Amino acid sequence: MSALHLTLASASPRRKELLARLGIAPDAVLPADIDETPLKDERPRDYALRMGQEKAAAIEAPQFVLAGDTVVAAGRRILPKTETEDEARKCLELLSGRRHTVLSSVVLRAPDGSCKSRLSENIVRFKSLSSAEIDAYLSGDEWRGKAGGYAIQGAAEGLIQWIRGSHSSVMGLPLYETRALLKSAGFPIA
Ligand SMILES: Cc1cn([C@H]2C[C@H](O)[C@@H](COP(=O)(O)OP(=O)(O)OP(=O)(O)O)O2)c(=O)[nH]c1=O
Repeated sequence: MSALHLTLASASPRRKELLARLGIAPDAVLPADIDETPLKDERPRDYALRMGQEKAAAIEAPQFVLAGDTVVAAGRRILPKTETEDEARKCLELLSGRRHTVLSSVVLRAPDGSCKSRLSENIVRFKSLSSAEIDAYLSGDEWRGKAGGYAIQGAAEGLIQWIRGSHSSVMGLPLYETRALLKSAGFPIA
């Protein structure tokens, strides 16, 4: 256990789970309620960083705050966190048989309010998906609320030919970058 106090600004069970792989259990978990609407013509990487920074800034916490954001982009287009089956189908049809980008930011806010950010960029390639495969995927619930309409940590991984980057980053928290940020702030990571 660290003497440093860490608040994870996230409602995502995945981020807490991924953080645990570094041996870090946050002292508090507080979801950041921010407006996640992209700005007009905002580039996906700028958006991912801005979201991470806004989440980190939105929380009241005694010392350190860690936040992150994961964005799925097809070219310059930011895909939604899909709320309806129809929306998820459109995403999967778009991603089928081609590569897309997944950007994950991680932001550490220090007790003096200063922030350090890292951005991790991944390329993901889906196989060509038949409509039967898309139907089968949508009949489960894993697409719900997920950026781009899929979750690599579930059945979708069977449809992904390859990724360039890191699995943790596509899933929601880039562990290499997160470890570096926490370690440089003095968190005890082996
Ligand atoms: C591409 C991909 C996305 N996702 C999900 C995680 C999130 O639901 C979403 C990215 O949205 P985020 O806004 O990054 O995260 P969140 O809303 O879950 O949590 P919080 O903002 O409170 O930290 O996409 C996966 O779980 N696996 C994947 O492979």
